[in-house]
Amino acid sequence: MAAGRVDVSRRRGCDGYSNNYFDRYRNGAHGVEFNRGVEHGVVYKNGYHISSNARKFRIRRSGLSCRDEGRELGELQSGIGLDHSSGLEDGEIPKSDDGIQMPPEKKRKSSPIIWEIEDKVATKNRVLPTSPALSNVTSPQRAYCQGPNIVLDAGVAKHAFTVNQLLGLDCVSDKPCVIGGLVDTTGSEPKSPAILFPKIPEEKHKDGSQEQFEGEGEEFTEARNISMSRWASDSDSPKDESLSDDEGGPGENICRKEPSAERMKFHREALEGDGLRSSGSSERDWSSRGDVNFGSKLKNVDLLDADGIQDENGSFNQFDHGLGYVEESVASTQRGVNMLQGCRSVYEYEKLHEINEGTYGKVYKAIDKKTGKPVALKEVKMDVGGDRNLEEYGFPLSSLREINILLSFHHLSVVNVKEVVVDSHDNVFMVMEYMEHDLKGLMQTMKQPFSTSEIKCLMLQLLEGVKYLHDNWVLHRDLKTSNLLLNNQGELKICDFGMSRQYGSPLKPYTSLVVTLWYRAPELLLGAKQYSTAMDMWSVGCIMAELLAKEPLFRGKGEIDQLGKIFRILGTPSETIWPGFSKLPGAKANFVRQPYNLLRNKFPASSFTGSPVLSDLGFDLLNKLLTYDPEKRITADAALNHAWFHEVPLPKSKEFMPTFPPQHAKKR
Ligand SMILES: Nc1ncnc2c1ncn2[C@@H]1O[C@H](COP(=O)(O)OP(=O)(O)OP(=O)(O)O)[C@@H](O)[C@H]1O
Repeated sequence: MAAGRVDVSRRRGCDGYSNNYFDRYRNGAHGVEFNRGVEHGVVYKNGYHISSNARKFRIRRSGLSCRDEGRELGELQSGIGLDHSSGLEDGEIPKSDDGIQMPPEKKRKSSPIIWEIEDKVATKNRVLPTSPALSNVTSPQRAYCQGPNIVLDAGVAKHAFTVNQLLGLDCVSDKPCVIGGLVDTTGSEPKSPAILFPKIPEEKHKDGSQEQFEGEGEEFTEARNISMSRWASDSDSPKDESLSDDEGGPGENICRKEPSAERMKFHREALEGDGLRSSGSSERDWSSRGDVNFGSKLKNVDLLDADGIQDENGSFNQFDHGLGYVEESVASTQRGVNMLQGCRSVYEYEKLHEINEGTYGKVYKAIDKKTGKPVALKEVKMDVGGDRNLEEYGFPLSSLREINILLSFHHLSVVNVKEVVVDSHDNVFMVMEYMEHDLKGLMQTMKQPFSTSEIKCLMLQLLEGVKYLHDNWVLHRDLKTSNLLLNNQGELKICDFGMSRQYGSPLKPYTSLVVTLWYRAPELLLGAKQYSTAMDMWSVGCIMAELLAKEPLFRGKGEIDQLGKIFRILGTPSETIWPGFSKLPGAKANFVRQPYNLLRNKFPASSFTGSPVLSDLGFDLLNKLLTYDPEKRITADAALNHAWFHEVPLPKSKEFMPTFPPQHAKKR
């Protein structure tokens, strides 16, 4: 057992999630045999049968006994009964010594993400309404931020919502559905709640520079569907179909689940409680908004759209654009209403100690007094320097956006937020499931790097989470090892959604000041304003390299230095390997000229010097993640299907992942 590893626990089998991956790919503890080209179910221990249609491998028991001592048997079994050399038959193994980039897996036509997702939408009958006419909306209520309040706008009707109301929480429920936006308060049948976000006309940075966005004015842009996980059991429920374009729904559903009648009643009562029942505006054409001044006094809000800005170390520390359609005269009348009312108290939890402090707040370990279970409390930092959103509107929008996304996303690779609570000073806390470690802290204390099969297990979970986000039109935009949490069940979860945003088709210009420097994709470093899911995949590549080497791959001190570090290892890009490169704003600079990709030197197939070793297939995946051209960079979906995960050593099952000593209070 490696030093520092306290226990290699033998946990029970999978928990419903990713029987798929871990059982399909595993098991290092059992003999395996691959038969290429054969689609079969997978039979593994206990006779559990797992369908494996998507995989062209057959894994069968060889009768070897299960031992989890040492790293993993999969590694020791290298070569036993395996025909994985045929992994080369796809002809995918690139040659690295005569060029900068490896051949792309498949050239995509154009924006890969948009096309792929639209395909999925088509094949999965997922509903993505195309700009439903706003006038079809019956008595819409628009939620927006105003001072400490979140109010609805239905013409003259205004109502202050609590955070939990806005988030669709009834304070004790852990199944939020409605996040905010349009709520039909008059129809006899509850209509799907939806969100509409105004387009952000401009984006300002700390240095005062502004980025102009396409499309200005008060035109609304619809948030894309944040649906339930595609693995959710109700993913193809008939209810989804009720949200089709034809129905001319008021927007798009934030969750795949329909809101419950009670929840709609809750919202309705919230409105009626103030005698605001849509104020006779049931037939109102939402787009006209006649009696509300949406003129120059209004500011845009977009919980999911607001971009942050970053300090020189690559950490985000501010959010910089507006908050929402706010009518200032109305704001003044609403200030007395506390949007935090209705939140449970933080005193339901007993704080134990501080776990960590990020840019946006301290994170504590606490115990739920009722259940005795540990939770993590992330305190929303209200004094993030110069946060204009906070100064003007009373709540950091980065935090509201993070809460918003985390409450609506349900996936085992995404950290679960249970509720929002407040203390007697109105400090706000997110209550999250407690995770024992983050990968950055863990790797700093581990004596040995993760083994190959452990890295495969972690990478599969990471890719599952990233795929889920991308399938749901969300870019994380700050993937890094400190934002990947690991618990003692071997589960990896993505956290810190303060920088994430929804994206749509067509792509809009976004700020390039996203993603912590070391994990930032070259297109962003070179100033691209249009980017998409590929930016997260670059970060995933950096994370994979870091898991292998136990240290970050590119540790630049500034943007130019970061590019230099990347070019020195991957070679200087050119128009040949990255069409469009020379047109990027930063491409004119005089960069180091490195004609070759030297990545293989860092991750050789075998090593006597202690360098992290990586098989040809593993290197192929890493290289595809660290591909310059975002159009050619591998997607999360394709990465999940990469042959490396089928090669021995197979991914370790979560339940066989090692556990580690607890990390106590620490500061970054
Ligand atoms: N659910 C959790 N369980 C245990 N620890 C957590 C949890 N969430 C966060 N942490 C710890 O707190 C740290 C900071 O959390 P998080 O990244 O969400 O905060 P942040 O202020 O957004 O940080 P950043 O500076 O990266 O933006 C994490 O790196 C992790 O160590």
